[in-house]
Amino acid sequence: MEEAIRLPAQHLTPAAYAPFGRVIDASALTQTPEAGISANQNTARRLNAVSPLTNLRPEGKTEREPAQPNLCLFRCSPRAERPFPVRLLERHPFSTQMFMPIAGPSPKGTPDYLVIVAENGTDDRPNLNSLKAFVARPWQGITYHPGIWHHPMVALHQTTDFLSLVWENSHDNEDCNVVQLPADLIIQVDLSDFSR
Ligand SMILES: NC(=O)N[C@@H](O)C(=O)O
Repeated sequence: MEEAIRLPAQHLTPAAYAPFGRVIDASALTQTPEAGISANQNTARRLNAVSPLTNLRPEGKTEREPAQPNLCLFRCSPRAERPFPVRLLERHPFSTQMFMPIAGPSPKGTPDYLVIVAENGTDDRPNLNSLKAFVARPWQGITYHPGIWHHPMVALHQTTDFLSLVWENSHDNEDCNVVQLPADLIIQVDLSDFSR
């Protein structure tokens, strides 16, 4: 039996997550109420361009139809495995992908969720030395930079709804690449520092 590699989960912060994408978080307005610009007849503050929404496809240079922004909803079932096993990673080579939790019907409120990411390696596969696991709070959204490897979204405690935005043209090898990790490579995300 191969020795499991323990990957400690950490809190999601813009600085720690910067190599992988952006954190979308309005709480900056709590610390700096005058941030952004006035909106809605001065009844709101507006933060523009909180994350790029990038499509890197060489539009018009391939026979493929252009990609379109796909605004979609994910209803993620909770994943109970603890520690959480990382068995595959995926990427969207030409597009950012955004996930933003939306308030669900649960009286317990929207829970934390788990974001597992890795940079691309020189072999065009996940660089597992860069693998990180972040626990995101329900008021935080994220984007993945184009090409950043990530685990499919992980709801931790209860069914969680997410709004997602990604540029797609329905060609799988353009929209999404998936890599199964070797069966004898056991990577487990340690969530013991994060209770419900
Ligand atoms: N990223 C993620 O959680 N999943 C999507 O890429 C998908 O369409 O499966």
